[in-house]
Formats: sequence, C-alpha cells, structure tokens
Amino acid sequence: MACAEPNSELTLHSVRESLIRQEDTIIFSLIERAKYPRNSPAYEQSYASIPGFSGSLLQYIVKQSEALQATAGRYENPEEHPFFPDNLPRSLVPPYNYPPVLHHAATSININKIIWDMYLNQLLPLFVADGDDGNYASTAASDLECLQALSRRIHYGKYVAEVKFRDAPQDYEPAIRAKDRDALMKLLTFENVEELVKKRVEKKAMIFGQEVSLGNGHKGANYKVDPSVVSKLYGDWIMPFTKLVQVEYLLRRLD
Ligand SMILES: C=C(O[C@@H]1C=C(C(=O)O)C=C[C@H]1O)C(=O)O
Repeated sequence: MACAEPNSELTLHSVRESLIRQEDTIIFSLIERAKYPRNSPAYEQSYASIPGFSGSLLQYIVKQSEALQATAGRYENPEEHPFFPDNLPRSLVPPYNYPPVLHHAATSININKIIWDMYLNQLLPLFVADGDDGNYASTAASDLECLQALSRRIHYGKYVAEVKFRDAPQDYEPAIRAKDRDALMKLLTFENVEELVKKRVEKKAMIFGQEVSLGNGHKGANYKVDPSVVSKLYGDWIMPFTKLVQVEYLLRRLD
C-alpha cells in the first residue's frame, strides 16, 4: 500500500495508517544498516579530509545527498525535512500542488538536530555490532536512509496534531492560548495506542528480521535487529519526539 497522501480528507485513521506503514520503512532501514559493523571512521571528522569540506563522512554524504534531492524537489513536500537546511539549492523541477493541509507555521518546525544526536549517540550503539570493515560510504548511505525515515515519521506529528485539532478545537484552543504545554501533551496522548505501537513494531522486527530457511529446521531467534531495541526506539524516542512535534505545532496553530 502506498503511503497515504495527506489531503483535505485527513482523518486520525488515515494518519495512523501512514504511521503504521512508515514502521516498515524504519525497521527495514535499520536491518540494512545492521549489515555493517559500527565503522566509526564514518563519523569522525579526523577521518574524512575532503577538500573544501569540514565534517565527517556521514555529514558529507547527508549534505550532498540533500542538496541533490533538493534540486529534484524532495523538500517541496511538507512531509520532508532536511538535516542541513542552510543554503539548500532550489528545486529545479515543476512544482507539485501539495494540498494545503497544515498551518503555515509548520514550516518553522524542524527537530532534525535532536533526531541526529539520538540516532548517532544512543540508537546506533544498540543495534550495530562493534567493528570496522571499511565500508564507510555504504554505511553512511544506510545511515542516511535511517535518518530520513525517522525524520519523516517524527515530523508527521504535524499531521497528527492538525487532525486532532480539527476533531476537537474546543478542547485544544484554551490550552494553546494559555501556552500550556502539559495540557496539550495530555490532550494528544493516547497511552493505549502507544502500547499497541510498541508491541506491533517488536513483532514486525521479529518477522522482517528473521532468518528464512527452506528446511524444517528452526533456526532459533536470531534476528537481524533486536526486536526489543525497536520497541525501545519507539517508546523512548520516536513517540516522544512525535509528540514534541505535535506540541510545537499546536502552540503555533492559532498564530
Ligand atoms: C501519533 C499519535 O499521537 C500520540 C503519539 C503516538 C505515536 O507517535 O505513535 C501514539 C499515540 C499518541 O500518544 C496518535 O494518537 O496516533
């Protein structure tokens, strides 16, 4: 099924369907990254001495990829957020008419710095093996896939917030006017949904990351990415960050 296009018929159901589909993308991207060991030189400024560029190989690959994809129109889509937004080249392709779903203040919200730090410093050590096999460019390209999938999912909180606001403006407006973050957080949190999400992504990680053999012999629980890490990723970072985006968006919703 294709990723649901946010349109004027945005519903909480369609938004959640999109989040569920994005789980697959995130888990597959982690599985791909887990093919490679840590490969820490890819993250060290001292390793990449690229003329005219100061930063790590990962920063180089992400920045250059974003610049290329910007010219191809990637960041014209309000669902996409660059990690290096400064000095991005303009799109060179004909514009697509994205339905104007979000409040215009949405464009000022980009929490990719937090996502980058979480991914590199907290998540990566939990799901890749220690070691170095020299595949730094492929490793960084896999990291880019993971980062983009995480960013898209987390910033999708803007759509979640919009739909929740439209469903109950009378509940949200007083908290927005009072700039009451805690009240907004309470209103938009559904603990039962979060528990289901954590269970589902753990199960998906088991199914997507299992060893497949044709014989009857059962290979045992040797998953490509530890399913409990995927559950933790959602519980500790993805869902809290999505909710942070929701709160930031709602605070600006009446501007
Ligand atoms: C996204 C939603 O809002 C909140 C965030 C969730 C998430 O990031 O998956 C899940 C439940 C809610 O607490 C939702 O209600 O579906």
